[in-house]
Order: sequence, then structure tokens, then C-alpha cells
Amino acid sequence: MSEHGQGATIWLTGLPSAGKTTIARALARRLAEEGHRVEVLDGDEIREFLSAGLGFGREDRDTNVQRIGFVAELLSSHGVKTLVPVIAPYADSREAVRKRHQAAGTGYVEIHVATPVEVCSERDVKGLYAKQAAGQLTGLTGVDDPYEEPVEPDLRIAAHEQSVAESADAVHALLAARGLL
Ligand SMILES: Nc1ncnc2c1ncn2[C@@H]1O[C@H](COP(=O)(O)OS(=O)(=O)O)[C@@H](OP(=O)(O)O)[C@H]1O
Ligand SMILES: Nc1ncnc2c1ncn2[C@@H]1O[C@H](COP(=O)(O)OP(=O)(O)O)[C@@H](O)[C@H]1O
Repeated sequence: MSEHGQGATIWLTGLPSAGKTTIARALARRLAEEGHRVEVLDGDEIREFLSAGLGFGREDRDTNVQRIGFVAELLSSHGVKTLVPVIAPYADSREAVRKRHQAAGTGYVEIHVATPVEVCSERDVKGLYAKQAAGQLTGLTGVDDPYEEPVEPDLRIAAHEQSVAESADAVHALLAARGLL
């Protein structure tokens, strides 16, 4: 274990505009203040570089998620708390990432940011729901593309029913309970 504590991957899965990135950044701030080494692998940033050229069909999403899982495990195995606010809509793809971590003996938790699609589409941070409704975009997760809800996530957050700080605190408490801090 490094002097900054144990590494672990914290994957936040959920629909676009569910609050994955906002909660991840709040938790990242808290963990950094506590002296942990932290990285956030944000879906949008990864798609600019590591996954440049990939689209939103099933195969490309799976490739994207496996690449991110690979990098996350590497970082986490070196003592970093790696926060991953990435949709990851397919259960088998998420399971493969969990197995990669298990095989390496690296901590891993899956958080379902379970904001209902009605709330997400009202927030519509990037205007994707409006575009889909206007017929300018197809294949939007949770609307006309699948989102396979985690059946047994390590934690499910009703993120629309509590504050960002409360959600971040809930994940923090889970990490403490699992001995991952
Ligand atoms: N068709 C479609 N479906 C879903 N999401 C879309 C789409 N087109 C663009 N976007 C935006 O892409 C952002 C990153 O997606 P991810 O890499 O997290 O998705 S995936 O796990 O590969 O499915 C994702 O970011 P978040 O809103 O932060 O979830 C979306 O804003
Ligand atoms: N209780 C809440 N929890 C998380 N996000 C919230 C909450 N209430 C409002 N929001 C807002 O919802 C939006 C969620 O966007 P974002 O975090 O980018 O979602 P995602 O990464 O899942 O696409 C942000 O603008 C955030 O400020």
C-alpha cells in the first residue's frame, strides 16, 4: 500500500445527466483534501484522446469501457483512487471490468447513479435529450438505446433525492466500510 492509502476504482454508471461527473468531482475533492491520490477518468475527456474515433454503437461502447477499465485498474493498482463517471450501459461489459480488477486483486466498487430518465432529460446538460426528441440524434442511452441497470451494484444512489454532498458522502462511507480508504 502507498503512503496515500489503498488504490481502488470507483465506477459511477448511469444515464446522461444523471449526476455521475458532478458526484465524482465532489468526491474527488474530498478524497484529495484527505491526502489520497485521485484521478477522474471522465467519459468525455477519454473520448477526445484514448477513445478518439469511437462512436456509440454497442461494439464501440464496449471497447471504450474496456479501455477505461484497463487504465483504471493500472492507476488503482498504484495506489490511486480512480473515479470513473462513465455510462457503461452494458452489464457484461461492466462485469468484465470488475473481473479484471478481481483478478489483479485491485479494489473495485460499482455505483449506480439512479436518476430517472425524466429528471435527466429535464436537466439535459449537453442538450442530447432535446436533440434526440427533435430527431437530430439517435441511439441516446436510456431513450432509444439500451441501459442495462445494474442488478446488484455495490451502491445505488437516488441522486435526484439528495444533495451532491450527500451522494459523495454515501460513496465515501462505502469505501470506508470496504476498507478501501
Ligand atoms: N448517443 C449517445 N448516448 C449516450 N451518450 C452520448 C451519446 N452521444 C453523446 N453522448 C455523450 O457522450 C458522453 C460520454 O459517453 P461515455 O463514454 O460515458 O459512454 S459509454 O460508456 O461509452 O456508453 C456522455 O457523457 P455523460 O453525459 O457525462 O454521461 C454523453 O454526454
Ligand atoms: N442532487 C444532484 N446530484 C447530482 N447532480 C445534480 C443534482 N441536482 C442537480 N444536479 C445537476 O445535474 C447535472 C448533472 O450533470 P453531470 O454531472 O454532468 O451528469 P453526467 O456526468 O451523469 O452526465 C449537473 O448540472 C448538476 O449540477
